[in-house]
Amino acid sequence: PPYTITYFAVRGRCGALRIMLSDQGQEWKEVVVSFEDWTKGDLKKTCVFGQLPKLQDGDLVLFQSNTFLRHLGRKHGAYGKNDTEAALIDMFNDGVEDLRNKYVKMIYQDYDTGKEAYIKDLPNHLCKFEAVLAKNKSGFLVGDSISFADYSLFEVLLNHQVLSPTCLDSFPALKGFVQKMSSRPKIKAFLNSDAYKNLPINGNGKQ
Ligand SMILES: N[C@@H](CCC(=O)N[C@@H](CS(=O)(=O)O)C(=O)NCC(=O)O)C(=O)O
Repeated sequence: PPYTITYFAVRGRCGALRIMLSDQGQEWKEVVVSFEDWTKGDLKKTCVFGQLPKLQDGDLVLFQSNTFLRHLGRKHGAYGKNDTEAALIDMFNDGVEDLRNKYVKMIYQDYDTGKEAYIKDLPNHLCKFEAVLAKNKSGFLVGDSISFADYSLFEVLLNHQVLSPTCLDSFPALKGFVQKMSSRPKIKAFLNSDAYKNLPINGNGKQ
């Protein structure tokens, strides 16, 4: 397969990517890096920003998880049907990134002391995506077909349902979106795979 993901043994910042690749019928190779090997520093020196994940697409070597999504969006027709839709897809993906960064900060920096407050504040962020999905009859964030931003929102919602299983209960559009995405045959199969289930969401074992 043309795609190779190099990353730690976590879903982390490749969660949405793997769901998107699966749904788009793509296969890929995984190169799993142990934290022990990573600390030796040799691989880190070869990474443009000194970090993983890395995505190879043939001879193209990319870093930055959202760059992967945009690249695949362009290649597989999941970036809107014109520049206007593409701009809106970028906007919502950036909004998902804001939520993801809040989640990652809580998970890695103040899970024990900050989890409850994070969950309490969560509706203030989820309501924004609820409003978007409630407005767009297609069931996707933008236009009438799936985009990379949908995969990113879907994956971040799955992670939040692990953190707080009831967090979508007062957001029917988000709940319906998760159900709709989860029932897409290739996504359903991937979410049921050992490859998916055997990876922890985050690198510190907290979820
Ligand atoms: N903006 C980058 C962030 C990548 C990043 O934070 N990588 C972490 C691992 S993870 O948080 O994505 O799991 C890393 O390489 N950490 C090791 C290091 O910085 O030496 C992206 O979106 O890909």
